[in-house]
Amino acid sequence: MPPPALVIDIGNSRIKWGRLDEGGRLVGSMATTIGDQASWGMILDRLAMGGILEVSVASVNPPAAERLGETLRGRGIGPIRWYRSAADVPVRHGLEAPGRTGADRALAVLAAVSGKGHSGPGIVVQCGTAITVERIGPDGGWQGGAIGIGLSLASRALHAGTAQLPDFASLLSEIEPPAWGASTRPAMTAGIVWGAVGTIRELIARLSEGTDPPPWVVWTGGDASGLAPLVGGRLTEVEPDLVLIGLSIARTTPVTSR
Ligand SMILES: Nc1ncnc2c1ncn2[C@@H]1O[C@H](COP(=O)(O)OP(=O)(O)OP(=O)(O)O)[C@@H](O)[C@H]1O
Ligand SMILES: CC(C)(CO)[C@@H](O)C(=O)NCCC(=O)O
Repeated sequence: MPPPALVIDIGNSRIKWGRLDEGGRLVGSMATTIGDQASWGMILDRLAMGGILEVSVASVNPPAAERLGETLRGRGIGPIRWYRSAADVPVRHGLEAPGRTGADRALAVLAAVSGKGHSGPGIVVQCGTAITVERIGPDGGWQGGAIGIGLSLASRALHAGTAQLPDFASLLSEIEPPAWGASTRPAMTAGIVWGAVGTIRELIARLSEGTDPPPWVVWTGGDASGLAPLVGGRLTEVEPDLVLIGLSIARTTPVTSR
C-alpha cells in the first residue's frame, strides 16, 4: 500500500489542503486564505504527522505555487506531482487549449465523473473567485464551460471601479438576500447575489439544451453551499472537496488514459 499523501489545491482566494489515507481516500481537509503564508509550515507539520509523503498540487495561481513549492522542498516533503493546467489531468475532453485551461476545472470534472460515478450528460458548477459552469456530454467527455465572476470578486470590482461603493467581505448569510435594498449594502448584496444566481441558472439552462436525460449537477467552491439552494432546481449535490477528490483520482491515473 502507498504511504499517506497530501493533496493541495491552490486557488486565487484560498488554498485547500487535504490528507489521503493509505487507500488514497481523502480523510481530512481544511482551507486557508491565499495570503496566509505564515501558517503553511504549521499546516504541513500537522498534515504530515506520521510521515509524508508524496504530494499532489493543483494550481491556477503560479506565483503562489512557486512559493508553496519552495516551502515543500525546504521541509523535505516530496516528491511533488504538479497539476498546472487541464493538460496535466487525466480527463477526457474536447478542449482547444488544455495547457491554458484551469487544472481546477479539469479536476472537478474528473472527480464528478470518476469519483462520484456520474454518467451521461452533466454539469459542474464551481463558485470560487470565479464562477465556472462546465458541460459534460452524453459520452462523459468534458466539452468546456463558461467562466463568470464570483461573489467576493464582484464586490471587490465594484469597490475598485467606483468612488463610493464599499467592499463587503461576506455577502451570503443564513437569511435569503433581499431582492432590493433601501441602502447600499443590501442593494449591492441583491445585485451581486441574485446576479450570480441568474447567471448560473441561465448557464445551466443553456448547457442542458438538447441533453437527454437531463444533466446531473455537482457543485463545489467556497460559495457553493450558499448559492446552490438559491439557484434551486433538481437534486442539488454540493461537494466542497471536489478538486481535492479530483487530485486523489488523478495521482493514480496516467494522463495518457484520457
Ligand atoms: N473563509 C473564507 N475565506 C475566503 N473566502 C471564503 C471563505 N469562506 C467562503 N468563502 C467564499 O469562497 C469564495 C472563494 O471560493 P474558493 O475558496 O473556492 O475560491 P478560490 O480559492 O479562488 O478557488 P478557485 O480559484 O479554485 O475558485 C469567495 O467568494 C468567498 O465568498
Ligand atoms: C477560471 C479559474 C480562475 C477558476 O478558478 C481558473 O480555472 C483559471 O485561471 N483558468 C485558466 C483559464 C481557463 O480555464 O480557461
